[in-house]
Amino acid sequence: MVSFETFLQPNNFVLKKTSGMMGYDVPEGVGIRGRYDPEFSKILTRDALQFVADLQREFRSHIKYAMECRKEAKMRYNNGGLPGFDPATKYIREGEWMCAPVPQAVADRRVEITGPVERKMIINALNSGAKVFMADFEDALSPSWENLMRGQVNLRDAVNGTISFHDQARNRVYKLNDQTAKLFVRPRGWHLPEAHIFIDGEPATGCLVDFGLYFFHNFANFRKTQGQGFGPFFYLPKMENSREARIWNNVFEKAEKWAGIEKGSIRATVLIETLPAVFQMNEILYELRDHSVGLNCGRWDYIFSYVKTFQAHPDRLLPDRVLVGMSQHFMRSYSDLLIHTCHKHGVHAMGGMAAQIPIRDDPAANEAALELVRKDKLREVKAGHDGTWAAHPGLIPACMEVFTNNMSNAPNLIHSMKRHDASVLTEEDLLQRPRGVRTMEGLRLNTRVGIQYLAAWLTGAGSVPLYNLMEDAATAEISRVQNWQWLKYGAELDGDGLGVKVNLDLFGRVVEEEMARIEREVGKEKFKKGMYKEACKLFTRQCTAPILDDFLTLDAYNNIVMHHPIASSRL
Ligand SMILES: CC(=O)SCCNC(=O)CCNC(=O)[C@H](O)C(C)(C)COP(=O)(O)OP(=O)(O)OC[C@H]1O[C@@H](n2cnc3c(N)ncnc32)[C@H](O)[C@@H]1OP(=O)(O)O
Ligand SMILES: O=CC(=O)O
Ligand SMILES: [Mg+2]
Repeated sequence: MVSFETFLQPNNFVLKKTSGMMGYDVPEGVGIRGRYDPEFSKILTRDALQFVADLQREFRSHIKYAMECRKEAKMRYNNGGLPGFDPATKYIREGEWMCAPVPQAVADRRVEITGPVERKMIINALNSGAKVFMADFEDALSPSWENLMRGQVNLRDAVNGTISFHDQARNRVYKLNDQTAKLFVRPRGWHLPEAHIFIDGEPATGCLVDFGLYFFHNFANFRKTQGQGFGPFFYLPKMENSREARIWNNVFEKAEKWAGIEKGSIRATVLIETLPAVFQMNEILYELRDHSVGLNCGRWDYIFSYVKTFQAHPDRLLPDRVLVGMSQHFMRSYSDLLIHTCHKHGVHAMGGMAAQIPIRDDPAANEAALELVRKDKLREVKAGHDGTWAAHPGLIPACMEVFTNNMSNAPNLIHSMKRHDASVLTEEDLLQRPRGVRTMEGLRLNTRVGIQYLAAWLTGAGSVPLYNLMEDAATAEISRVQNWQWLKYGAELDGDGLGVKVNLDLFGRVVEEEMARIEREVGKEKFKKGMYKEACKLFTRQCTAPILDDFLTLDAYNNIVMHHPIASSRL
């Protein structure tokens, strides 16, 4: 058995380096340190890189400032402050303004499928019968150079309508149907660098690379074939404040001007998935009012953010992860207020992701999982959500049926479900402590899932099925910060009658036992070949760090950066 102590040693991964002959044709001030590939070079053209560099140069100081503001807010919360509505922007919350009308192309979004920008999954998602496919560079993607660049190639081919995939093992060819879902793209969050593209000596901002390359290559085709004159369409993740939405709005305006298309062509849905952002929903929509198609309840990151925001508030420890669902008062209040806010300003209020996925080998368990999804979707549509997310094509018929049966033939509920009752929700409603118990099994599950997810992420898979649930970066974050919080404050595991307090000794035993269990479950061979030990080390270090890291993936990213040709060290 590998001992717990070995996982507490400092992280000594080094960047992997490869060498090669070919190079990209780059504009002044741009350096590419990712592997050369002739396919990638059709994405990383000189003009496309110039476009990304222009975005980076114009917006980098604004992004740095916004990240500094996040740090200041964190200090306020760590000193006992609570997030709340900003008195300075009351006029926006109470004003009678509207977002630009929703384009016809995306009026009906009752079921949206999500998934990483992987070739076969893109085809399956576009063919799935969902109204929208959100192609993900974020929670569902491990942002290796290969994944990101292949993702751009795949999306270009998807927008061109030429994408195909040959599954050699099954001798099956995948192609697009005549009718496909509308494509939205989710770039990474503001905090993630792209360590393979340097601009003026600094790593580029990950989301500007994702957005810039996709927009550059696809805006014209997309508007012709998908957007009925609008587009491209985006999902924007992990914002905390409307100043971050203002940067996106300015990025969109710059891109529209560069492309010579009308202001308001690009449309985006913002995920409300941080606790501070729930107090900024009007302000975020206001900043993006020419470019908005609504808000979405990113419930998993939201739970993660609740813990992160209250990391210095031991009176707000979460119960077991499985107990923090949408029926908790603070979660229901967030969803209700989001619906009211979106519909007041004339845009979609999208629901979130149920974590259940189909269970192939057990019909009874499968039906039980489907029933949980149906229940979650029924709650969403009855509350007034205009649509929802599905993690897997097998869930789409059930989600579609629930929404269709409860929407009276309308494409959305924007004008029929105003939810005026939710306008009275207060800061206390939005912050109310979650109820429930903490258990040893909760600690074990967090550990088992967190390590297995990270092991997959380090080997290139950003979303995985674990114990019949979808796990991605957001759900793994909950496991990490919850363990950290319980350890930091010696939380009592009061739910299983044991009454033990979480401490380093207990956690050490849990890590060792869960690693042994993972090895049994996945088999010795896979365990040896996989990156479970590296993942365990990372996860353990993160859970036991004296100061909570802002993002698991920022730390883990250093392990998947592969510079080429032989080049300098860490970020
Ligand atoms: C918190 C958030 O941010 S949620 C949004 C981000 N997360 C996601 O997008 C997760 C999306 N879902 C997934 O990645 C996958 O469904 C997983 C990893 C959870 C499960 O994947 P698998 O184990 O491969 O599923 P399974 O084996 O049942 O797949 C069956 C078929 O459905 C396809 N499929 C599964 N999920 C998806 C999807 N989301 N989009 C498109 N196709 C999919 C598979 O490609 C496979 O196709 P095939 O039969 O042609 O080979
Ligand atoms: O991105 C979605 C979430 O729930 O997090
Ligand atoms: Mg998220």
